[in-house]
Amino acid sequence: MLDHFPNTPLAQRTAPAIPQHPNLFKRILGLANLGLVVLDARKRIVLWNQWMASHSGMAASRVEGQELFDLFPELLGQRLELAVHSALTNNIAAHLPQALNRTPFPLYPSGTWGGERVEQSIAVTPFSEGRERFCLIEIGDVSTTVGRERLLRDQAESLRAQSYVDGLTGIANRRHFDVALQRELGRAQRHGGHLSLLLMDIDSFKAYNDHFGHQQGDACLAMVAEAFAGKLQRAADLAARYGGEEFAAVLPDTSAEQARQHAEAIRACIAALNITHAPAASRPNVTMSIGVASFDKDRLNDGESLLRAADQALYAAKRSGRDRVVVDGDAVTMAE
Ligand SMILES: Nc1nc2c(ncn2[C@@H]2O[C@H](COP(=O)(O)OP(=O)(O)OP(=O)(O)O)[C@@H](O)[C@H]2O)c(=O)[nH]1
Repeated sequence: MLDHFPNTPLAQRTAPAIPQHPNLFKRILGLANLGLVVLDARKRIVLWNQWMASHSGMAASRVEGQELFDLFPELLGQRLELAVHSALTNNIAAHLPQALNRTPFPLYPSGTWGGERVEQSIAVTPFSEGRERFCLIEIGDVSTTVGRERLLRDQAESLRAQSYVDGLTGIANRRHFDVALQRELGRAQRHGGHLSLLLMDIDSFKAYNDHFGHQQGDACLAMVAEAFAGKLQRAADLAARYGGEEFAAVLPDTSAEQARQHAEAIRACIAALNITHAPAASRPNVTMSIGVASFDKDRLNDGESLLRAADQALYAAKRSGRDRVVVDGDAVTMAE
């Protein structure tokens, strides 16, 4: 730190040059970029600096001599009143962090009395002068900091939301699916309820890509995702992109037979989109094969076994001709 008085003994440095500059303190108080209020022992305002005047619309001449809580009755019962009381009666200083007490004083951005109050950080400090007790209230405008914090919080929230959404299709991504499956498995294990899982794969999608190009392939994936997600009506159901051209659905409180019906409705809905497929594909239109597996407390009681069973059912649906639903445990006749 710079030493402005290198040759002055320490004891003398504390006594400022008041006689030469009688208005120095007044001027500093007028320039201070924070609110300064001094109360006497009866809570009457004895100092109200220029910052307070310009942010409250009340000149010092109007408020000095008045009891603070008569002037601002809305402060009664607030933490500020308690802090002032403790300062004047028990000599206790206090800091009121903005997070707890955001805008106690009716203060507005300079010259705009009305609208949003400035966010305030307040310190209350007792002091004595002669035999008299006073308290200093310092009020900082922390609106910019609070605004920045809010923005960062919003951005963090939006990033968090994005990290659970598949960028191409707008439905849940694999991470979201994994979290939802674990959560619902835990619930099924605790309460012994139903839980079903669908794994879906677009048929001959390589042929689609090869024929129409990757970009149109992406557009096809997005259309299929929208249609399939639209078939899941209940709020607890989760439609997700499992990876590549594979989709998945977590269906809580859904038995294997109910899941088969849902899967059949999804299969029919995709076929009914009538998206023209590549000539090399097994069908003229884009279709989807679906494997279904359901929670079973003895056999399929964790994510790995449930996914494996759904994947095997999906494989069986492919091998038995595609554009169909196979439920784990179905007897399937293979086409090849
Ligand atoms: N356009 C696009 N294609 C993708 C994406 N992810 C995976 N694919 C393609 O999907 C195709 C999957 O092909 P395969 O796994 O051979 O299976 P398939 O042609 O669908 O055949 P079956 O599953 O047996 O019906 C590959 O050509 C991948 O490149 C993607 O995000 N966008």
